[in-house]
Amino acid sequence: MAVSGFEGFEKRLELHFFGDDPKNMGTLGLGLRLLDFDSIQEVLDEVQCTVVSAVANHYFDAYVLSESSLFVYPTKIIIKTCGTTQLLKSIPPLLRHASLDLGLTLSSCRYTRGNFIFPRAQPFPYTNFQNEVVYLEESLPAALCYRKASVMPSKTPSHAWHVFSASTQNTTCRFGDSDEDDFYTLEICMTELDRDLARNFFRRPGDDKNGDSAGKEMTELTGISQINPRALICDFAFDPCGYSMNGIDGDRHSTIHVTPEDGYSYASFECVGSVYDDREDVVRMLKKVVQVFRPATMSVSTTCESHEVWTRVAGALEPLGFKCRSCAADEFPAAGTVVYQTFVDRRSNNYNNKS
Ligand SMILES: C[S@+](CC[C@H](N)C(=O)[O-])C[C@H]1O[C@@H](n2cnc3c(N)ncnc32)[C@H](O)[C@@H]1O
Repeated sequence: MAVSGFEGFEKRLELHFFGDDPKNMGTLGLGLRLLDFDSIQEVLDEVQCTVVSAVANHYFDAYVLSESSLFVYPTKIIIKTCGTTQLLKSIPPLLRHASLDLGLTLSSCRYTRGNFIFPRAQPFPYTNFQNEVVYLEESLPAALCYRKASVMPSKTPSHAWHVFSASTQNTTCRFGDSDEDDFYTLEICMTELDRDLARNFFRRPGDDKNGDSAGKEMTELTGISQINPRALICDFAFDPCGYSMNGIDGDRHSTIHVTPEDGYSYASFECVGSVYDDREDVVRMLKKVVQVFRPATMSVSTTCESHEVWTRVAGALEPLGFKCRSCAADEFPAAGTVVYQTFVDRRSNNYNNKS
């Protein structure tokens, strides 16, 4: 076991805005997508990461970062960063640019993360969730007065889900906007990846490829391209190892990040779906994700305002040989219900030693 290595577990920030300036929210409805690249760069400088690849469609812009991903929708920004990045430092410049350049006002904020593998390597305030909450409280406008922070526990050693949310409205719904209410977000964190499968995320020495072309090859060879065959994929392979991708499928994003090094291997998968999708969609998708990584341990956080989507997750993973070890649920302002489930591969030592 390595003493210290790359921290795969991401910090994730989701900010929602509103605004009625016709210049920015009018017929084109571009909103936050009008932020110029210099402003985005300034935000990422604070976080201490850079853009390595980008793609866009009619609905949103997706950036692969040196440490994970950034998604910019007209009224929503999602930043997910790993390693020792300073994610929360993005808040002040983002709020400033959204307000001064675009006339947009923050309406809700959600911050989530798992347990770090190397907590002592994190800079302040990420050494302690209470410090992160204080930092968030101080960074957000007073108008977001409905606030809640919670650490959702699990029975799986070293797994817990940290959630902070804040909103201008005293409701579990974000805006009462029906389209948003029907969406759910899945955030999956996988540890102890199958060693042979993890090797697929190492560059081949002398392969004569760059990060983009090597990423494309990994996307195909590993089966990631089949997780959602409809998605347009923007991918990147790091040197000597590591992989990131963003998928864009209409107004829905997905993203995968892989730290394949033995001793602290980690992969994450995130996607959004609609509660009206075919129930089997989640089952098919999770099966493919498991085939790509075969982790010993998985945690799945499901955030949804109106529906019990989380019940589909256990139904998908148990036939694949995973046992659900814990399930916790809680309600948050502007997020709805967050359900945090952990699963252990029945074939792994974790299962045999602790069940
Ligand atoms: C950025 S990627 C994916 C991060 C993601 N949160 C994860 O671990 O699932 C991290 C992997 O790329 C490797 N890597 C190689 N060069 C890197 C660089 N310049 N910046 C960040 N990671 C790099 C790391 O060692 C690690 O295996």
